[in-house]
Amino acid sequence: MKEQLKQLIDHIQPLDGQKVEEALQHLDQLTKPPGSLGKLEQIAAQVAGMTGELAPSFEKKAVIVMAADHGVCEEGISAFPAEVTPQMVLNFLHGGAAVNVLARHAGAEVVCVDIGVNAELEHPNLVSRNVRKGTANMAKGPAMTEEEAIQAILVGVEIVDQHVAQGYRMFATGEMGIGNTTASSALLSVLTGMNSEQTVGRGTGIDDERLVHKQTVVRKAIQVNAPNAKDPLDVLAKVGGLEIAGLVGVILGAAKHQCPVVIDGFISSAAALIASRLTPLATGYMIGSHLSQEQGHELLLDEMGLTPVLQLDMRLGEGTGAVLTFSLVEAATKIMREMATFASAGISAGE
Ligand SMILES: Cc1cc2ncn([C@H]3O[C@H](COP(=O)(O)O)[C@@H](O)[C@H]3O)c2cc1C
Ligand SMILES: O=C(O)c1cccnc1
Repeated sequence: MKEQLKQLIDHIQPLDGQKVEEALQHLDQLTKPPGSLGKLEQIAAQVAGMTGELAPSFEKKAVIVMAADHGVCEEGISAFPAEVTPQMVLNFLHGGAAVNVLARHAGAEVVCVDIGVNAELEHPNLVSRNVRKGTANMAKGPAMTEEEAIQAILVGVEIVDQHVAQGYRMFATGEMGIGNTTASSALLSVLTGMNSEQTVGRGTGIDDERLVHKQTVVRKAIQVNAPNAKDPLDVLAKVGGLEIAGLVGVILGAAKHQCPVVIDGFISSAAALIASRLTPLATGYMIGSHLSQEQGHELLLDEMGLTPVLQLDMRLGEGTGAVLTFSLVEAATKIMREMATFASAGISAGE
């Protein structure tokens, strides 16, 4: 299984530098002062480099919402009980969650995956790929084995493979898992060496007292498991989560197929950091979406050099910020396709 992951990583290509250059030259010929469309221009050039097309269209796009439970919930680190994870999965399947609304707004599909929920879930639209019924409590031992982490990564890759085969060309990362900001903070701490006061935030909205406790739990999990910071799989298995592993797979899968993958908030960015440590080439296919209110998100984005395009004071996850960003990626490619050039419009170019 590790061999399969290695092969996948070897398949990921760098962005096509020539296409990026061509896109930048085209943008400078459009009827606007050079660079005046700001981040939209950067996105247009990056997407051209990913796809090898100057103005790709993304009629079919999907947010992959990976759901899983966390044994560390028994330490009391969330404002909500663990049962909310399966309850929210049903909400996704009934179309009533925030991500459903915003995905409809963006014209995107929501793909809901049970990759590690601690409940028996059945629904015709649920992608049932449960690797185990939630992680173990990382404050007492490893959250999962390395084999389980790899298995979950490969589930993410396979789901992207299947969607690419059906014509999907752009993906967003989404997740649901009560307790998953604790795992994400632990990942960030181990991979960057930052202490838990810097990496731990309020998640679903814990008070000051619980925040201090959550910092202690993260410190304890790192102490108990002693993950090897130079080995992203070891870190993911010991202090990560099944949905985070699944999203690592979604990101690597998108990169393999040269598709843009829009990264949501704090938890998705923790998955992105693991993916970028497995292969820095994956980072080229990531588009930052929004800056979450969750403490540590900016540190995570900086670590990967990702720039968020939205700042909406959101702190929800599910893929909500990422699906909103789909429209901006599509706007950027429409600029490439539809805007007149100085020559075609008979407008005088500047200096
Ligand atoms: C009703 C509800 C819907 C959510 N949708 C996403 N999250 C978000 O909150 C959780 C992480 O926060 P913590 O680590 O503090 O538990 C994740 O499930 C995340 O996706 C939700 C949380 C709740 C309560
Ligand atoms: O940024 C996120 O993804 C986030 C923040 C808080 C709680 N859940 C998710």
